[in-house]
Amino acid sequence: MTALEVRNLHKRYGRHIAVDDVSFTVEEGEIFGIIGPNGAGKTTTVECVAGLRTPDSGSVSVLGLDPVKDRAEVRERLGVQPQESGFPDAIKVAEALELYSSFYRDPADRRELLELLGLTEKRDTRYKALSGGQKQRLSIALALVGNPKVAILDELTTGLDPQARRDTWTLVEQVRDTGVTILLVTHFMDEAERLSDRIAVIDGGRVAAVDTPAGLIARSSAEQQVRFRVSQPLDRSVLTGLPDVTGVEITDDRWLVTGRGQLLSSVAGALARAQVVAEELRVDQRNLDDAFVAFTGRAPQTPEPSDRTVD
Ligand SMILES: Nc1ncnc2c1ncn2[C@@H]1O[C@H](COP(=O)(O)OP(=O)(O)OP(=O)(O)O)[C@@H](O)[C@H]1O
Repeated sequence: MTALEVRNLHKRYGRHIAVDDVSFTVEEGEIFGIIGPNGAGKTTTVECVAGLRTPDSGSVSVLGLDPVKDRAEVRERLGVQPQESGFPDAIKVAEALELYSSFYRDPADRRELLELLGLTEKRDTRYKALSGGQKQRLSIALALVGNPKVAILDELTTGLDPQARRDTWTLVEQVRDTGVTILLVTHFMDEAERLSDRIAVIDGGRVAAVDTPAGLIARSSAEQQVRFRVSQPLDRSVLTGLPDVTGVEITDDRWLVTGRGQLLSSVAGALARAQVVAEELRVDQRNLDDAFVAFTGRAPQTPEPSDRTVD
């Protein structure tokens, strides 16, 4: 079943067009990533989904409801991470959860939520004494305290150390496994690739592509590269004649072979037939960074950790 449907969404701020015809659908139980350059319109799009902004035109449906017209109902079913700057330093973890759960008709079991988020031992700790990772987990808990069917997570792991990021990813997968549909806005390509079932690339207020991470990578470039060294002479025609090979560059004893299809096995087979041993053989895997560049013409930028809490 469709959890979210965004159709021909337009939103401008004064003369500036922030969202210029964005459409996508998210199926129930999916983690749907949104990536794109700074200022692409990602946050404006999810704010329209959350009912925090009113679209100029187009439609948004959250579980069949209109976030503006059915605001009260959508609030019950959709969880949004609160901005961390909104918390008083002295509030304790359990108090914050209690306060937020009072906003909802059918809140989640707070004890279970603390357990799921690994915050049980921190329930009496004041907000200011939490590490960056714990603050982030609390903000996820607060997004989930209303028992939502859909949760919006925006810049989930900015400022966290590598271990805290990985722990947060595992947590998000656990939340998804409880049946929550997740809309994930991120600047981190590794995060989008690891977590998302599908991803929308937004650029200049428009959807440049929607696909699975593997689909985006495959669509962005069919080319692969194989690098190796050879310890004995090898005629380049051994490789240039292969059907999958589109280019061969040789620098001293280092070879760089570009191509598509079954490039690695073609090259390995040709080398074996020529009785040449390849050393330091390496295949350059394309990843979501390459897809981002291909679809937006820019390299992904990660936010400065200095403006967020660091663990
Ligand atoms: N309240 C506002 N008033 C005026 N312009 C705004 C406002 N909010 C966003 N914008 C502009 O609209 C455009 C889209 O902003 P938005 O925050 O949606 O992009 P984003 O993709 O989330 O960017 P980032 O990755 O930098 O967070 C940007 O050019 C931004 O400067």
